[in-house]
Amino acid sequence: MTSYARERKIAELAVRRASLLTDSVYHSRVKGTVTKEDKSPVTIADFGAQSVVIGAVLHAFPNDAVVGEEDADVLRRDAATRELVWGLVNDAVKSSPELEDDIGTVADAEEMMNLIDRGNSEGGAKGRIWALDPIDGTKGFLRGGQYAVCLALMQDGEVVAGAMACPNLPVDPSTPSGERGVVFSTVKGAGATVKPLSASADAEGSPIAMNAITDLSDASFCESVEAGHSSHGQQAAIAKALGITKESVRMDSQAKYGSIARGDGDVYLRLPTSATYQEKIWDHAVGKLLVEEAGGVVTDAHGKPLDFSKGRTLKDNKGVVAAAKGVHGKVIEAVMKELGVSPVPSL
Ligand SMILES: Nc1ncnc2c1ncn2[C@@H]1O[C@H](COP(=O)(O)OS(=O)(=O)O)[C@@H](OP(=O)(O)O)[C@H]1O
Ligand SMILES: [Mg+2]
Ligand SMILES: [Mg+2]
Ligand SMILES: [Mg+2]
Repeated sequence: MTSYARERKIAELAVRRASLLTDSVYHSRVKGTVTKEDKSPVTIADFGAQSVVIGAVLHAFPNDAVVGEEDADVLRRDAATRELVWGLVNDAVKSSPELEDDIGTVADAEEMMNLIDRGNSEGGAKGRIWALDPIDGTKGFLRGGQYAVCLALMQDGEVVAGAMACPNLPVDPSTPSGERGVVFSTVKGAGATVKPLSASADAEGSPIAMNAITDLSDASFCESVEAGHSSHGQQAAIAKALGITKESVRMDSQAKYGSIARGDGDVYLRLPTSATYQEKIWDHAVGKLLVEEAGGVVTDAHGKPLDFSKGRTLKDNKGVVAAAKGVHGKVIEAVMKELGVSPVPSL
């Protein structure tokens, strides 16, 4: 039985290096935004981060596969965008030469694009497969809200380790105007930790835990900013049915999982807005393990475990409900009532 300690370390180094790249784009004027076929945005920072993270993973584990959100098609067609991204990747790699033994370098723009395209695994139930979202919450990134660089390892279809960098999340949740930028990491069965992005690469993280609540009247819940990504109306009705009185915290990206995992909130509701949308594995893999390892339960809106073994999407699941162990059952009951479905037999 492997401890996945090296995987955790490499994942942390990779998302940390990538988040320095995304943060530099966030603070610069040029975001290089392109609209994808599904009308969602992708920026030069998404491409750069995907290249840096896959480069790191394959340097350390050359035989592993990666399911990454982006591909390099746009960069192969558009030399100006390619050069912008290559400038970012080159800077990111050059600024941390001390990490070369662990997570390697990227030689040139061609290698950069090839690395991005190595995120083309179909996923599945066999072997070691990493799920990567180079920027989760691209809309949040563009509007100056929350976003996250998310990386998780799956072994035979099950999430076993991962790391997530959240450059805009406060280090101390009680001082939102203070220092920002944290990195979470986790291994199945070994807990979850957080540390400031400003800490040295080998600094130990502090263990995190969800609030162990059993009563929802004092709970707070978080949800997506975009009404198109989860149903704000149904989520408000569920909160009311549960006696939750605090206003919801709207936040982009898997920072939602990170915040409840460290006790800033208690429940994450993501009720589907469309019958056909399939959630992507990279939008949930590391967040789900962080919450579970911090004492929470994560299922879909019907109470079914999220099944990461089905390919690039969670095609057998609808929506997400994450909450502390003591209240997850009650939340699911309220969700099912709101959705008008009967409970699955395993509940
Ligand atoms: N229709 C629909 N339903 C559910 N989810 C969708 C939908 N469309 C897109 N997405 C994915 O949502 C990811 C961002 O989720 P968030 O919860 O952060 O949403 S938001 O940023 O507040 O809008 C976002 O991830 P990124 O593309 O990495 O930003 C998308 O993969
Ligand atoms: Mg996207
Ligand atoms: Mg995403
Ligand atoms: Mg993304």
